[in-house]
Amino acid sequence: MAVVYRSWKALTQNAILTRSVSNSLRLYSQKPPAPVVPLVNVEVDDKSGVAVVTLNRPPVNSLNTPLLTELGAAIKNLEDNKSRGMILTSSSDTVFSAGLDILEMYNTPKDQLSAFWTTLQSTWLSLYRSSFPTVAAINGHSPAGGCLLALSCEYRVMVGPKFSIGLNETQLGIVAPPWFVICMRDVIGHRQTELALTTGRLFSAPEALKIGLIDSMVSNKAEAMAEAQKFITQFAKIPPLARKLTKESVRGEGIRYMEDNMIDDLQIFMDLVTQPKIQKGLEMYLATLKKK
Ligand SMILES: CC/C=C\CC/C=C/CC(=O)SCCNC(=O)CCNC(=O)[C@H](O)C(C)(C)COP(=O)(O)OP(=O)(O)OC[C@H]1O[C@@H](n2cnc3c(N)ncnc32)[C@H](O)[C@@H]1OP(=O)(O)O
Repeated sequence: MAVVYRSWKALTQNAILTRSVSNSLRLYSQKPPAPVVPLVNVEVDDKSGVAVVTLNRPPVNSLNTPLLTELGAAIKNLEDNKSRGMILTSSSDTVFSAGLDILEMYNTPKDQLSAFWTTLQSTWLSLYRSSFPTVAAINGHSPAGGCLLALSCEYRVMVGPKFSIGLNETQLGIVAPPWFVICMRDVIGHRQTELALTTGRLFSAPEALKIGLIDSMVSNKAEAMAEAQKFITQFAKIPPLARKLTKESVRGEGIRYMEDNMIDDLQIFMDLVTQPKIQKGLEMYLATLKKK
């Protein structure tokens, strides 16, 4: 019995050894697993209580469902912790955000497409109506959805002069939904919004400053962060509840639009984006981006 036991033990140990050697060899020949890197970094300054939320999805911070989900969770967390303010910026030196990830809209199964849009809707609403002050420190190009994020903050400081910003949807053959329009109109007015949206114009930072699409232009990210901090500091002595209710009142149209129209807005998006003509347009646009 002891012999049988020893042989069985030897056999199993051998098998374990062989397995572990072959596993090691297999592991050795495989790439090590990629470390899980957050798509959104949040750092809260101990002294000021201000959070710096950094978009971190190289190369261009295009907004896909996981990134939007992380951003939404970060905003909720700041809300739950009664944050003093948030600065939204990017880990890239040249791109704030390239807008919505076109790959999420091109050739995508309907359930994924729907999850993508509803995540965008809810993350946008949490940013737009956040109780704490928000600043976009735009340290790179900021087209389309990138511009929407910036417009949803209360103040925009942009590194210039070489980066661009705007809602360029019509240039892609797609249509900026009403809540994109409200965001832009509330910042630059009806006339400039009509001109900007119908042409799908991207503005250089100096042009954006001229029409009020950004509040300030600086020459580097450090200056942008300092100015963003300064903007938030001015609220230190304003009672937070009065501030929050006032912001909700000023932004009431956009908030109500989203709350009342979430399902219709999703349906319109799905109907539009799944049209073969729009899909072809997105395919061609992706090809031009890749050919660059
Ligand atoms: C009713 C409602 C219906 C519809 C509403 C839908 C609303 C949509 C709003 C949107 O946000 S649509 C997205 C619009 N975005 C753009 O037009 C920006 C496109 N990107 C650029 O112009 C440039 O990439 C940049 C100026 C942001 C940065 O330029 P650069 O630094 O030279 O990078 P590359 O162009 O070389 O790009 C690197 C890499 O990333 C890919 N990429 C860029 N943008 C996107 C994107 N938005 N989605 C997916 N992928 C994108 C690009 O193809 C390159 O890929 P490689 O594989 O070649 O590395």
